[in-house]
Amino acid sequence: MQIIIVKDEVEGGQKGYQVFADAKKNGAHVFGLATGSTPITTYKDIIASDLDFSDSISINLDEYIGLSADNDQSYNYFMHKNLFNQKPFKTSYLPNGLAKDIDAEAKRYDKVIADNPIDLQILGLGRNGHIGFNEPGTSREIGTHRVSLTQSTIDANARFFEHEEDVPKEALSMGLSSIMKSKHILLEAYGAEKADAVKGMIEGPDTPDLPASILQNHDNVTVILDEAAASKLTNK
Ligand SMILES: O=P(O)(O)OC[C@H]1O[C@](O)(CO)[C@@H](O)[C@@H]1O
Repeated sequence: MQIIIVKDEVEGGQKGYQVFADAKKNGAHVFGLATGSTPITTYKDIIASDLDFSDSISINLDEYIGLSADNDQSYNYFMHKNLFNQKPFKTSYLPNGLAKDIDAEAKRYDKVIADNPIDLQILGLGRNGHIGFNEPGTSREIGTHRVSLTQSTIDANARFFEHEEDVPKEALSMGLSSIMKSKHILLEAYGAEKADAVKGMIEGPDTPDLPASILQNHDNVTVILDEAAASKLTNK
């Protein structure tokens, strides 16, 4: 893992943008995208740049089950607001959280990922070490799947909703095996509440109890941390 420690998420966003720009220059065509607060500064810098994704493909990690694309808490809405409206891609794929048959939707999404191998995947990190919505204990072998969100994730995401009871309890997430097939992975984490997960991901045992620790087995991972998120690392 290449670990870059920055002052704050503004500087982290600039570094993250640079990873996208370099990937694009080197021919990357399929970009795996994430939601949540973490990638927003990188997306802002992409929007402010002259990078052009009109010939590129994007594939998002996850979506809440039960929210429509026009619900302002859906990840589809998030992506349009924070990136796609300003930087359209040729084709953008997201799981459909309103699909009647969730298992069929998961299969459809796995085919999308198989047909479009991801060149660069950006990830945030859950406080419990989740990546995508792969919560602790998730099998490393399964593909796109239905997830029951843990209380830790529901609590963390409640800040985006008016009432905690509005936070969806289920999501559809790309599997860890698909994330691991990405050619290059960029993970960003900011804030002291991520420090334990960051330490486990980098210095802890490689275990399904901390899903992000699987990244220790990937040979092209760039990690961008602010000082607070890096504060528990022994080797800095
Ligand atoms: O970036 P945040 O808001 O801290 O959330 C952490 C991660 O968990 C998710 O919400 C679930 O995939 C991601 O979108 C995000 O990167």
